[in-house]
Amino acid sequence: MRIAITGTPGVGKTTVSKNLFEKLINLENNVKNINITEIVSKNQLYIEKDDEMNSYVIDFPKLNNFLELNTTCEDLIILDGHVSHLLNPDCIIVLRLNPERIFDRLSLRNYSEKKIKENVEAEILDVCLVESIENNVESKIFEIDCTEKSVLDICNIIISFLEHNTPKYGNVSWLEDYFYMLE
Ligand SMILES: Nc1ncnc2c1ncn2[C@@H]1O[C@H](COP(=O)(O)OP(=O)(O)O)[C@@H](O)[C@H]1O
Repeated sequence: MRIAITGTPGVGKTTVSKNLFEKLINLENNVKNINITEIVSKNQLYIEKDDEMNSYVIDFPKLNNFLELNTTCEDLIILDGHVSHLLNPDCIIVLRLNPERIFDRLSLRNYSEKKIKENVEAEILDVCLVESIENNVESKIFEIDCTEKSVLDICNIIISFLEHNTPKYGNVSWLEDYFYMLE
């Protein structure tokens, strides 16, 4: 089973995925936590590197093939990455965060102004959620506003979703309050 943890960079995917892994490994022993950026970089699963944006243009057939070869259908696989919703997941957790917080977190990473703006805009315009809906059955999608939540709370919400399978999205809307950040 593939659990996609998706969302705009800075939203908390890697932090949540690591903590979720620690919780799930206590319940089952076939849990894997896969950071997409890490495996793409390490195994050259990309078409090219965008030096200006310091990011990869992913080779999706190669990446899918890599996942097929390195996992089994018995595994409980956490896919940590902002394209994980495009990797044939069984369920998709879309993490959301107030765009001002995204701005602060990405500024701390010393991202370029262009990269910060692009990602803040993506969060305001719901890009990961829209892509998730476009590429998957809607019943797989669960969206969480992480803004005022601890990592532990977020993990517990995800586990509850996995247990009860109650899809939910559409409650997060930044556009009105943060429109000024698009200008
Ligand atoms: N729920 C949270 N509360 C407070 N800080 C968080 C939370 N989730 C993540 N962070 C912090 O935000 C930063 C970005 O998190 P990270 O997991 O790297 O995001 P992503 O993988 O989506 O790019 C890290 O410094 C992390 O410690």
